[in-house]
Amino acid sequence: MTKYDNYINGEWVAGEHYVANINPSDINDVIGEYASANVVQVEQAIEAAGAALDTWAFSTPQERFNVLDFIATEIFANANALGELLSREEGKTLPEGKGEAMRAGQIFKFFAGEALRAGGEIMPSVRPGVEVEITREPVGVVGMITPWNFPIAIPAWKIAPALAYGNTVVIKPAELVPGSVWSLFEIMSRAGLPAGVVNLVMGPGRVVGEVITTSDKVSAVSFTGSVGTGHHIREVVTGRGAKVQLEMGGKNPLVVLDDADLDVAVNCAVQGAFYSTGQRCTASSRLIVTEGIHDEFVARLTAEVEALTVGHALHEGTQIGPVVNETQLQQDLDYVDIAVKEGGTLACGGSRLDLDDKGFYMAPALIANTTPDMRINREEVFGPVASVIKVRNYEEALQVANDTEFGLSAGICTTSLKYSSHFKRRSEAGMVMINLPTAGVDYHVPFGGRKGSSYGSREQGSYAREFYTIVKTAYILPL
Ligand SMILES: NC(=O)C1=CN([C@@H]2O[C@H](COP(=O)(O)OP(=O)(O)OC[C@H]3O[C@@H](n4cnc5c(N)ncnc54)[C@H](OP(=O)(O)O)[C@@H]3O)[C@@H](O)[C@H]2O)C=CC1
Ligand SMILES: O=C(O)CCC(=O)C(=O)O
Repeated sequence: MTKYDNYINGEWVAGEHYVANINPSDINDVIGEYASANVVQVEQAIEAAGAALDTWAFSTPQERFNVLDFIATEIFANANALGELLSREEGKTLPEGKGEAMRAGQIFKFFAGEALRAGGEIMPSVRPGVEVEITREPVGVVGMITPWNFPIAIPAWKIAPALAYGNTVVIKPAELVPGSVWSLFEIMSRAGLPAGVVNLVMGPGRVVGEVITTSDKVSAVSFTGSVGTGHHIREVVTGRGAKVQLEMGGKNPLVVLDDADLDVAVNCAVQGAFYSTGQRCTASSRLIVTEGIHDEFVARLTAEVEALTVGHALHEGTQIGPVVNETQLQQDLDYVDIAVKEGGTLACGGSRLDLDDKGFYMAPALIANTTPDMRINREEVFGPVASVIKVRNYEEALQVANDTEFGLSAGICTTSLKYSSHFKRRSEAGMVMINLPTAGVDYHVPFGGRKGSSYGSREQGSYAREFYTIVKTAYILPL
């Protein structure tokens, strides 16, 4: 079995022990054994990132561009292999895996350009003859803790801006999916980066993640994952006065109004709720439907969901891959049970599927006749499970859509300019989609939520600069 090491200070470093990376589509398929870093190794990675900071922070925009552009080009050249590995370790379908690999390449391309565009401002002073210059400097060593559901895109949208703005990096990917980040590091190891600028430390969150979170040599931590872990990280990192950025859960509403184009609405619901096995923080988990279209919408959606092909992520024709692991599958099944016990009606799916391949398969579940106070409508499930809430009119739909502790993405299907414009302004979400699925975002614009979904400044696009830089104001009296 091939062993994959950590990358610390420009060297591949053996782990204290190795953990098997298992394919959720077929648990007999072991992808490889990935090194688990110990505490000392994580500290060494942080030291190396600190030592490399001066070199990288003062590198030229051209040097940063060259590195980021090289990484992007290599990702594009290897997108098929990267996509296949991603689908094999995470379970999203092959087109989704390849699409995510391409997205990582596009992110690096975008930030290659950003490295050249990162300028400052000159302002006149209120004092005669004085000039004020406002520039942005790198924040320092950035620690990154990433989840399993986007094994290459999320690391890419944290690493690429960090490098573009002159920071150094220590990243810990989710233990469930180390392969995609390892392959990204294989590319980065050939990109001409000085030793120590990027460091990969794989292993469990409670060991590796804790060292990154608590180290006073890490100036900023960017995290994506669950609400509980996010809050813990926020407390520790803000407690020691460092910067923190969190992307956490969602309970994203998709509102369907009577005047919606039914084909568009059903397609938005299928894609938003069930593609990528529903394992997206932007998934449309609450379908809020006005009474005039409700029955037809539920009937059409049920038929579409029942027709979805669930299977091995790498097999042609699969539309819904497996759930990522046994624990997550059990959580998804438990939520279906809870919803039914609380009075919901199971319109389709909701059970474990025993396919020829031994994986974590589940029939996508649609639960009708739910009410906003049920647990299924308040807690993030993170699987192929969506619920329907019937409402009287637009006003009630908007109120129910906003009635959540989360605020990541929100969608509306309507042909009315009046309602779509009103929803766009009044939705308490960071991202609003009109006649589009709540999931699936562009790579060059800000990404993030409100309320309990996010903390700190936005990720992605040029808005990422806010997190990865510190502002310096210089006053100059030319003599
Ligand atoms: N918003 C999103 O995109 C995501 C949301 N989730 C939600 O979270 C639920 C649980 O998923 P799970 O994978 O356990 O999410 P976690 O929040 O536990 O994991 C996210 C990352 O944090 C790491 N981590 C865990 N504990 C700590 C810690 N004490 N200190 C620092 N880092 C830590 C994990 O490491 P490791 O797992 O390797 O131990 C992983 O790299 C899902 O059901 C879903 O609801 C999950 C993934 C993504
Ligand atoms: O919907 C998307 O494209 C991104 C979703 C995401 O970032 C997540 O689920 O963590």
